[in-house]
Amino acid sequence: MAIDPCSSQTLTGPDGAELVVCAHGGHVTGWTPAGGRGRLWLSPTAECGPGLAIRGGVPVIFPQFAGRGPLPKHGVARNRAWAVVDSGPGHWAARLEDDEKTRDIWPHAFELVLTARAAGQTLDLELTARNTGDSAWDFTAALHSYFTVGDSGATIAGLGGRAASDNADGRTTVLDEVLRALDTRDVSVEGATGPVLLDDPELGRLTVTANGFPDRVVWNPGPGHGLGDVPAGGESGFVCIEPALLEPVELAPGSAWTGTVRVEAGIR
Ligand SMILES: O=P(O)(O)OC[C@H]1O[C@H](O)[C@H](O)[C@@H](O)[C@@H]1O
Repeated sequence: MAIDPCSSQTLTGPDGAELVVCAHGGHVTGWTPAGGRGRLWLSPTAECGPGLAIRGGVPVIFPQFAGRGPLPKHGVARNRAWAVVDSGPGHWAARLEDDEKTRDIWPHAFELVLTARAAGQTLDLELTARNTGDSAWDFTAALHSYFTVGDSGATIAGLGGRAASDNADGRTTVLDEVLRALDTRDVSVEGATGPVLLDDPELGRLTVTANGFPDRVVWNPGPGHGLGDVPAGGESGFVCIEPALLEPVELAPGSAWTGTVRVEAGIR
């Protein structure tokens, strides 16, 4: 029997930590730490299906971040069906390989594997990209995480003093020590490898750390966003803190790259 790639599945670990996953896009659409509240935002009007990208959760961005290249925005991975290769209490993995349709867009052989694990207060994500072809290619990537914001006073720390370039107009500013999470913002911060803290008076702290993703993108579209799959006012329910690899990395035939992200709830 064919499995509907858009039916999401809830995988609860032995301690009650919960992952919600969807094979479409290799997408983690929900995460609840043990005994806590949901911390990934999913649009109530999210759409799922061939060619569509789910709004919310953790879209997998590969092999091109946003419009930084000739490919469709954010690449080829987020809007097609992946194969589930592992699924159990609190853990999940999915794989995407090139096929005729991806090669029409991006003429390369690849394998992507996304693994996700929720345990205790922690969500661990790992993305591996492998060159399964016989010529080198380069790529950029991100785990485009949408975090729930429960209070308009939520703030982001950990990027203070860093140069941030505006993704719309390229202008560079230096970030304040503490940013308001719900301010309209779309910036890339390169070489920001330290922890980023989302402090929410309602939901508590999230600490985002990553390896292999040297950059961070912070995005909130703000009111008047015009996004068809975010209801009016929906932008005040989330902020994206996106561990990213923005400078292209070349993969030789047979070689692989792995990036990991850890999100931890609670005070550190
Ligand atoms: O609307 P999407 O294609 O999902 O993109 C959503 C957003 O992704 C990233 O955060 C980019 O920096 C933004 O410029 C973009 O608007």
